[in-house]
Amino acid sequence: MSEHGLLVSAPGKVILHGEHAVVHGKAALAVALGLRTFLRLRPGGGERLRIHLPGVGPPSVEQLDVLKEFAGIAADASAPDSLAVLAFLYMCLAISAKYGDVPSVDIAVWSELPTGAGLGSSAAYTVCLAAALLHACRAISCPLKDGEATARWPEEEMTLINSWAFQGERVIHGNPSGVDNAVGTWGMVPTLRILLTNTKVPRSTKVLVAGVKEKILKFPAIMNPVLDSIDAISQECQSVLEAMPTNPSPEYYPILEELFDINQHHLNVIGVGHPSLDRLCRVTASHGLHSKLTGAGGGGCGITLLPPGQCSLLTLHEAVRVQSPPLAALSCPPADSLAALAFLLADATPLAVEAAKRDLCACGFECWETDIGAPGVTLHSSSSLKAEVLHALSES
Ligand SMILES: Nc1ncnc2c1ncn2[C@@H]1O[C@H](COP(=O)(O)OP(=O)(O)O)[C@@H](O)[C@H]1O
Ligand SMILES: C[C@@](O)(CCOP(=O)(O)O)CC(=O)O
Ligand SMILES: [Mg+2]
Repeated sequence: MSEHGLLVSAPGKVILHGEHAVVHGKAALAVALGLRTFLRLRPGGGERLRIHLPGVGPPSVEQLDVLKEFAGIAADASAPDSLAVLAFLYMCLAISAKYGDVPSVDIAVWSELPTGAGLGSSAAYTVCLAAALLHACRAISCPLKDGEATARWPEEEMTLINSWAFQGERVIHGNPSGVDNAVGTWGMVPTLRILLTNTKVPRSTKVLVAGVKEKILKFPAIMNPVLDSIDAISQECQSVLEAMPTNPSPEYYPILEELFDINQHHLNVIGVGHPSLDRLCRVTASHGLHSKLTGAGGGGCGITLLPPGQCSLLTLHEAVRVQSPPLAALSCPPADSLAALAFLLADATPLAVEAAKRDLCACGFECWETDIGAPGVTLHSSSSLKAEVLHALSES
């Protein structure tokens, strides 16, 4: 362990399709995001906390109640710090009980991810915790060799990290599907360009997931077909994504766009929409772009599909408006007109995206174009981390 201690990171995620439905056994399509949570673990002082739990396995309500009482957390607490402390306590004690004591440690966590916005910050946190705690009690190896910047664990150790991260998610979420911790652990390959918009409306995954369950119990004959339809959307989207690399034909994008629109309506039907998300979709639609909420909904983040080098008629209008000379004034022979049009088409998306971003920011939202596809849980040497991250970890 370096003077900075053990340094671990895990990515957030974006769900393209299947949020909520995945909790009820349906498919979901999720990709890792280029925004990460970082954790630093250092040996602690002499004082330590030691509790024996009667058994190890999924946290029971009784175990959580005991832990809450121990940590002075109210029984119905849902504040971020309470849930984070509870997940840490549970994981620390259960991992100690199973693999031998986690030594006295000092842990700092810092994240590039907004918390509670649908980007899987809870799972990125529990994945980092699982990796660090398992490492501290030597249940997994230290794959980082001298002189290496980063390293990842072998497959069977990642499986262990994933399973403990899932237990941590259970403490934070109540009834997680496991998709977020899987993406945080394994990472996912890049697929699409997206615009990510945070409405900044706070919400709790736990409350939203419970609300969907209540609706399904109340109206099973109405809600179950909606979940089946979301499942079919995920399958359809997956086939399109699989077909695209071998045949990068422009007609695929309208299908992906339409799937976004249909799913967004479904998510409203199951009760996880929000006026801020409706607004986000309307604003991007006015620029020919298609959006849906991502994650638990009820506020938080939306994603907008960015088709490379394509544009819809609306977008073309916009390009024509801002180009100089305007398209209407072009008086060139047909071949040149086509070349001019091709130029406009190729350039139209960035223009539409810039205009959409401007309008989204005017609504008080925060948005950024981001890479999707990122490595899963990773061990870092201190020299491989940006000074900003090291500084944030030493401040926390
Ligand atoms: N960096 C972090 N440090 C500590 N706890 C965190 C961190 N990120 C997330 N959490 C925990 O996860 C909870 C948010 O989880 P959730 O409601 O599922 O939203 P999200 O979409 O961000 O995963 C927070 O209330 C907090 O308990
Ligand atoms: C709504 C759900 O499908 C995703 C929740 O993601 P997030 O916590 O909002 O990032 C719940 C789950 O899969 O556990
Ligand atoms: Mg979460």
